Amino acid sequence: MPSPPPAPASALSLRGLHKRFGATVAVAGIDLEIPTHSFYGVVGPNGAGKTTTLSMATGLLEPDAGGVLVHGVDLWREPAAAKPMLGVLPDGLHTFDRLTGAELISYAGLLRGMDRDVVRERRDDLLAALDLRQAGSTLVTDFSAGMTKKIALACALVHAPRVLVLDEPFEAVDPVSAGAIRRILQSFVASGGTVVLSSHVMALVERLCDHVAVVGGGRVLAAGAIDEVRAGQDLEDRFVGLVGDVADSRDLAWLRQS
Ligand SMILES: Nc1ncnc2c1ncn2[C@@H]1O[C@H](COP(=O)(O)OP(=O)(O)OP(=O)(O)O)[C@@H](O)[C@H]1O
Repeated sequence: MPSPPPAPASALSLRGLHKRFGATVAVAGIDLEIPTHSFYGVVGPNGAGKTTTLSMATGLLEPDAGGVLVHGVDLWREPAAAKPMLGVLPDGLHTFDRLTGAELISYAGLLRGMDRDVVRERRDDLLAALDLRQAGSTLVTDFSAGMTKKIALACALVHAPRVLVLDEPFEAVDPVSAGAIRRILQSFVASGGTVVLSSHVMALVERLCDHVAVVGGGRVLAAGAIDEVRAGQDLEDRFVGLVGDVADSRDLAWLRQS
């Protein structure tokens, strides 16, 4: 049966995504409509399938089944049309770490076919906005984890995509830089862009996001406007209610110091 046409207001449509690694079913049928202009959080316990889902949603990992539409364009059938609309911060990024931070941003811009002068201007803006000016001349291999994350984010932003998909963008980032990133993302959404991010920090998702999906066991357990998903609780309690608490909370008596 042909799949229904995309909801016109969706920036990203995930349709029946499945992925298995050997005997492990990482994603067991995920459907999500990410509205244009939304700030969408994806949360779930470790191993829930968030990274696998976001990797399939951005063309980094081929699904076993299902499809992805970016503003109505089929990502896997028309990648050349769909991918320019995406800015991606992947998990555990492997990058060209013998380049300096500035070179890496320039490389990302030139790879997207941007004009050299525009790349230079945006690179300088991004280095300043993310407090990376000094890191601009440092090799990426010598970066801290947080600096690497910020440079990778700059690379995702340089071509001014319509949709940003960010896997744990605040992990390892200091509070001042996190504030700068928050402001950049909020102004991006306010100007009509769409952000999808995964995070383990419920307070951050509650503060930033207007929509949330709770993923567990490779499926969507709840999704929608954040107030609907919260259902009168705070997000952390709702999260634990949906995914369940640790089954075996045994007492580690041997760890006690007295
Ligand atoms: N390349 C891989 N090969 C084998 N198994 C994998 C691979 N990638 C993911 N998995 C498995 O798929 C499942 C989902 O992993 P995934 O990384 O998507 O979860 P996650 O929700 O992002 O977890 P976390 O919050 O810990 O980052 C896990 O059981 C994981 O072990």
